[in-house]
Amino acid sequence: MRPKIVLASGSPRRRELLAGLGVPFEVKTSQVDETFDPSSPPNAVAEELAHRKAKDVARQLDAALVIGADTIVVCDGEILGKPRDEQEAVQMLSRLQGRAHQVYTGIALVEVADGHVVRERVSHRMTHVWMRSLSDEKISWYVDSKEPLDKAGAYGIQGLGACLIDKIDGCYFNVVGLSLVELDQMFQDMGYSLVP
Ligand SMILES: Cc1cn([C@H]2C[C@H](O)[C@@H](COP(=O)(O)OP(=O)(O)OP(=O)(O)O)O2)c(=O)[nH]c1=O
Repeated sequence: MRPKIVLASGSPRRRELLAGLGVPFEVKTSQVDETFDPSSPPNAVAEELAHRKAKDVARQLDAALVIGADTIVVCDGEILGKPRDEQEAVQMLSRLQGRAHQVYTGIALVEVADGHVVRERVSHRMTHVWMRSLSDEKISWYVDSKEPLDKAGAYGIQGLGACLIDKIDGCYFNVVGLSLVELDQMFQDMGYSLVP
């Protein structure tokens, strides 16, 4: 039987995505240091941060399958996390506009039984995203909406930010913060079913 699912995330997007599948789950937000070595490859950074979040929540539980995730935006090999303030959001969007970048989301599954970690899996997906050319006015309008502030790369493809994105190549949900097809595959690899 599948253990109870715990989503180790404070991200409302991830909760909505999982809830949209009809999966029963609990939420427990992790409190981890999200600093990383900027010289590490982006896939390794996204996986490592996802793993840290899942482990942090798993160690507080007796029995569960804990899901951690982390999303980063990569432009010319440089990792962009969430902007610190509006000024940094403007800088990020000025850099991303009119060209392609990559979005990586790492996913970690940590299974706990009798208070011990019994199995762990980490994986990631990458999606290419093309942002349209943006005038300074358009960037100011978007930053004024406050939407960029809690999002990697200072945009959300699922909200007003949809007006900024020309096209993508890869999983859409990976950009929003959790690739459901990757998660389903990881559950399957562990011998579990994600969807009820
Ligand atoms: C690129 C992009 C990112 N994002 C969001 C997803 C994540 O919530 C956020 C990246 O920050 P994360 O550190 O991955 O996640 P979080 O801090 O929001 O939540 P937690 O660590 O508790 O799991 O950016 C979007 O919502 N839409 C997008 O198009």
